[in-house]
Amino acid sequence: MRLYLIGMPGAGKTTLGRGLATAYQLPFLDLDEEIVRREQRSVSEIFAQDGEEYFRQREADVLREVVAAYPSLVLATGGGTPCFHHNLEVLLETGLTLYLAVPVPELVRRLQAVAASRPLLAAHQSAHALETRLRETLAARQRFYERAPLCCTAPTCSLETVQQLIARYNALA
Ligand SMILES: Nc1ncnc2c1ncn2[C@@H]1O[C@H](COP(=O)(O)OP(=O)(O)O)[C@@H](O)[C@H]1O
Ligand SMILES: O=C(O)C1=C[C@@H](OP(=O)(O)O)[C@@H](O)[C@H](O)C1
Ligand SMILES: [Mg+2]
Repeated sequence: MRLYLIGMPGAGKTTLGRGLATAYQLPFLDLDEEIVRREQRSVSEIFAQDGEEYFRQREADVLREVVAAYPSLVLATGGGTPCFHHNLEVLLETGLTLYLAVPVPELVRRLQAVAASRPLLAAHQSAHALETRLRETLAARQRFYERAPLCCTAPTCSLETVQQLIARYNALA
């Protein structure tokens, strides 16, 4: 199976993705890490040097490459992945997509520590500014995220909660 994790920055896609891959004994890939490896520079550097549009094109290309190369894996996407270049259709058509719907105040708590290394959040580091920015971003992205067949709405989506969701989905499928 291909399992895709989508959701806002700080939702835990990378963290939970690793745990799920271990639990299901599947390869794990993080889309940002795959882009960074190919570009030999950080996501922040890509944004600063070539802009978001360039990043989104690389993201779309690398997503399709990864999907073609792995018939089964757990893939942590970037927060914006499903919202550009028809990437959501690729995800929906080639695997099981899980939306980690973590409430904004919890995202704020998690991201305050790491905002400086995340280009779309770097300019918004006070808790209030970060919250405003995240609410705006979520409002624009929700219609993409909510098309995922699986959604975890627990404030802290634990590995166990997510595994139960997937087991229930697979039993019904
Ligand atoms: N379930 C969780 N509970 C508490 N903190 C978490 C949880 N999942 C992730 N975090 C923390 O939140 C931050 C962002 O997690 P990360 O997995 O990088 O999210 P994403 O890839 O969705 O942006 C990290 O500091 C991580 O340790
Ligand atoms: O939300 C976004 O647009 C982005 C989220 C990041 O990934 P995470 O969601 O893993 O932080 C990364 O892809 C890039 O900085 C853009
Ligand atoms: Mg991540």
